[in-house]
Amino acid sequence: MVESIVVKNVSKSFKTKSGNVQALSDINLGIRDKEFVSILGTSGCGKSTLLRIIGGLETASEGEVLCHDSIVDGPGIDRGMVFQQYSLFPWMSVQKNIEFGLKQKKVERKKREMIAKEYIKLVGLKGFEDLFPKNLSGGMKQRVALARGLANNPEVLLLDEPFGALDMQTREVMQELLLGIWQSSPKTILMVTHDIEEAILLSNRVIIMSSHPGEIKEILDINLGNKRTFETRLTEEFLEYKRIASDVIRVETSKIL
Ligand SMILES: Nc1ncnc2c1ncn2[C@@H]1O[C@H](COP(=O)(O)OP(=O)(O)OP(=O)(O)O)[C@@H](O)[C@H]1O
Repeated sequence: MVESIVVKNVSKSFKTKSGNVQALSDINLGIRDKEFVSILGTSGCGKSTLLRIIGGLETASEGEVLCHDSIVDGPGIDRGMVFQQYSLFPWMSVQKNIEFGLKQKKVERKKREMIAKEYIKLVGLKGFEDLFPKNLSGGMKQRVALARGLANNPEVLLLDEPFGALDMQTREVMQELLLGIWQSSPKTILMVTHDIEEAILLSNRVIIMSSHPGEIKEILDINLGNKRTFETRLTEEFLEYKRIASDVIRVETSKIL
């Protein structure tokens, strides 16, 4: 099986005024090409740090990350990132923000305008193309960031709580949208989330981390097939996965509280 991302013996410690914080310890992980993997874990267990190291925004203290057999030593066009802080360009309209990566990839103007419009419609922002980030709500900014990540169509998409700022209804619609996009044109996706149901519904595998230091505690294979819909949440298999994941997370949370 071809692996898109390989994380080898990655540890990370941060130097702080009150000493070293060991955020990750000896993480080993292989993510297959076109696999959807989610990372769950209690707050502070190192999920975002791991994603940032894979994205090349942070360096590992030990170990290395390979993306398509090349060592990651910085951000790259092969890895699209959608992070909690939205990271939109404040001086660009919604349309221009979404077109940005396509422009970098030298997609010609007419085509990139068309692709951006398609994703603006998909995330429900039609009519808001010309607004600037300061005029958008948190949830709208998050949808722009998601549209931008998807429009770029990178080989690997790294998502850090991509729906965290959305209300429950919009969140569910966006989950279905992402599921539909992944089912129709699969790509490698690694997503950090706090939402157990979201992780199970969308993923082929769910990684559960333990904290202090962050380690991989459990990996669940989610065998729900590829024809998942919202209704899948109501099935017995789904509820069983939810029970297993909740139990592991509960034990981990009680250790740090
Ligand atoms: N730049 C930094 N400097 C110092 N410590 C950091 C830094 N970034 C993260 N940490 C620490 O590393 C640990 C892991 O943080 P991280 O943000 O990766 O956790 P997380 O699992 O994503 O948390 P959450 O779910 O709350 O977003 C925490 O103890 C955090 O305080």
